[in-house]
Order: sequence, then C-alpha cells, then structure tokens
Amino acid sequence: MNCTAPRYFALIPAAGVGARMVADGPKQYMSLGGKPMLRHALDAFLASEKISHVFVAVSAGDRQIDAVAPSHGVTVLRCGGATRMESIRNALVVMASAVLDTDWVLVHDAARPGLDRMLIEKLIAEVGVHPVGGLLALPVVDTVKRAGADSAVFAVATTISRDALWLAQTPQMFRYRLLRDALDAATTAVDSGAITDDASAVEAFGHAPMLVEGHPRNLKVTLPRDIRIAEMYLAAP
Ligand SMILES: Nc1ccn([C@@H]2O[C@H](COP(=O)(O)OP(=O)(O)OP(=O)(O)O)[C@@H](O)[C@H]2O)c(=O)n1
Ligand SMILES: C[C@](O)(CO)[C@H](O)COP(=O)(O)O
Repeated sequence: MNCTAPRYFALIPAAGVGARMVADGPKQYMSLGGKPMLRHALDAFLASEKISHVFVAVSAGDRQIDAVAPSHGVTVLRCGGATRMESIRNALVVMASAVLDTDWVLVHDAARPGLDRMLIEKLIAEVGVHPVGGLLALPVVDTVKRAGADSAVFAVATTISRDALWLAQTPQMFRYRLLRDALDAATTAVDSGAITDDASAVEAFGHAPMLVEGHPRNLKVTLPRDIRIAEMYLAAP
C-alpha cells in the first residue's frame, strides 16, 4: 500500500509555433502584461506551495527558454514534438525518473497566461480526491450553432443544445501512470487526431474526468484578437 502523500507536478507544453497568432515568433514568448506569456503560467505554479516542481517542454531548437525559465523550481525538457499530445507524451517519458506513478501531473498550456494560484489550488482541492482526475472548464452560456459543410459561406446547419456543454481549459490533472498510459494508447489509435486535450485521451481510455469550473481569465491566447483580452485580465487585480 502506498502511504506516500501525493505530490503535484506541473507540465507546461510550450513547443508550439503559434501559427494562428501570425506573429514573428512562437506566441509563448510574446510580451504580455509586462513579461513573456509563458512566464505567467510558470509564476502561477511557482506561487503555489502545492506544486512540487514544474516541467516545461520546449522544442529542441528553442533559443528563448533560457532567458524566461527561472533558475529554481523549473526543469526545461527539450523534447517538443510535432503535436501538443506528442510534446506532452515525450515529456512524460523523461519525467518518469522523477515522478511516481501515483503522483499527480497538472498539464497546462503555456498559451493560457491567466492561470493563477487560486485556480490551481481549486483544481487540486476538488480533483485530488477523485479516482480519475479532472480539468478546469467553463459551462457554455451562449447558444451553440453548427455550420453547414460549405466553408465558403458559414450558414447554420443546426442548433445544438448547450445543456451540459463545457469548454475545456487547462490545467488538466491526472495521475502520472494513467495519463502516460492513456496518451500511449491515444498515440496508436486510429483517430488520434481527435485527441486535442489530455482529458479526451483519458476518456478514450475508458474514464470520466471531473469538470471543475475555471474562469474566463484562463483563456487560451490563440488569435491576435485574444491578446487585448488577456492583457485586460492580467492588468486586473
Ligand atoms: N507541437 C506542439 C504544439 C503545441 N504545443 C503547446 O500546446 C499549447 C496549446 O497549443 P496551441 O494554443 O495550439 O499553440 P500552438 O500549437 O503554438 O498554436 P497554433 O496551433 O496556432 O500553431 C501551447 O502552449 C503550445 O506551445 C506544444 O507544446 N507542442
Ligand atoms: C488543451 C486545450 O487547451 C483544451 O481546450 C485545447 O484543446 C488546445 O487546443 P490547441 O489547438 O492545441 O490550442
């Protein structure tokens, strides 16, 4: 029986190129709220005493991380892959020497700079007693439309009930072994392209992660229009 108190590790995938941002370089290094975007998530995890250590996965050729990552509490893994899932899976392989199967891993997008200690500790408090794990998410409050197949003119094909619909955020928190096994299985699955977050890999593996209400400030900075919104949240106390 394992009597070791569970530990909580952060894993930040930061090996993307930010194509949709249409910027000069990877968006995770764009200045936002007075510091590089990635640094906001790093600082949020470092501000929580619950987090044992932070791992950040970057591309092998990354030349900017050394000026952004703090010298203590963070380990840089130059293991980024072709997809978000591959970057995370590669990082989990390297983390095996430092993390127990029963330790929790909180996977958080570098592109979500609005994360704060309160949201981290809310997720840990609510999911830490859950047998599977879970994620921050926001209940859908708008009416949801599905467009027709014609991508030239977006026209409504149908309206989808928003009841019980949530928009996934991160962190997504699972025990190391479950997350590693679920991602291994997803990688070889026929429809691995449908796996766009860690929770969907765990769902495909046969489990039902818990949904914990997050916050709009924890938006993913994906398109140029997201920058101003993110800055407004970061400027607010
Ligand atoms: N091969 C990849 C792709 C994405 N990510 C990370 O996954 C997070 C969420 O992905 P996304 O917002 O899509 O970032 P990008 O892939 O960089 O953006 P785009 O799809 O517009 O290129 C980001 O922190 C990104 O750095 C990663 O680590 N490795
Ligand atoms: C993981 C995620 O942020 C949950 O909403 C989202 O799936 C990432 O998508 P992306 O296309 O890799 O940004």
